[in-house]
Amino acid sequence: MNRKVLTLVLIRKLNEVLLGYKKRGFGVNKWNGFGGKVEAKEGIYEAAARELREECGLVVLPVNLEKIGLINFEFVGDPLILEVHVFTSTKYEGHPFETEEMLPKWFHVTDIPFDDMWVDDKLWFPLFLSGKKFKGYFLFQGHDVILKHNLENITCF
Ligand SMILES: Nc1[nH]c(=O)nc2c1ncn2[C@H]1C[C@H](O)[C@@H](COP(=O)(O)OP(=O)(O)OP(=O)(O)O)O1
Repeated sequence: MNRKVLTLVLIRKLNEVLLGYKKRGFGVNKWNGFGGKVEAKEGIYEAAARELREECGLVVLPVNLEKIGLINFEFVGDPLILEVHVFTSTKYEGHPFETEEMLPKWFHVTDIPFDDMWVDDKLWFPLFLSGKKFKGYFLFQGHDVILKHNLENITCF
C-alpha cells in the first residue's frame, strides 16, 4: 500500500483560525490549513513549518508546533493513502501574505467556512477548536462524498 505523508497546520489566535484559500493543485478553491508533502530526509515538524512559511510567510519554530491530529484519507479507485499530520500553534512570527498557492485569511471560530472546505473538516474541526486531539480515517468517493469514516478522540500522540 502506497502512502504519502502530508502536513496540515492550523494557526490560532484567541478566537480566530488562519485558513488559506487554495489557488491551485489538490483542494483548489477550498479554504484549508497550510501544508504539503514531507520531503525525503525531512522531519514532519520541519516540513510543517516549511510549508507554512512557503504558503503564507508565517514563521513558526518546529518546537512550537503541537501535533493535534492524524488523519488517513483514502479515495475509491486510488491505492494511495494520504497520511495527514495535523498541527496547531499560537506562537508564530510575521504577518500572513498571499502567495502563488494560497490566499490567507483569519476566521472567527464561530464563522469557519465549512461549505467551502473539505467535507471532513466539519467533522473534526470541533475537536480541534475545543483543544482535543484526534485520529481519523475517511474514505472518499471523488472529492466531495465521504463513504465511510471513523474519528476518535485521543489524549496524546
Ligand atoms: N480531506 C482533507 N481535508 C483537509 O482538511 N485537508 C486535506 C485533505 N486532504 C488533503 N489535505 C491537505 C493536506 C495538505 O496540507 C494539503 C495537500 O497538500 P499539497 O497539495 O499542497 O501538497 P503537495 O505535496 O501535493 O504539494 P506541495 O505544496 O508542492 O508540497 O491538503
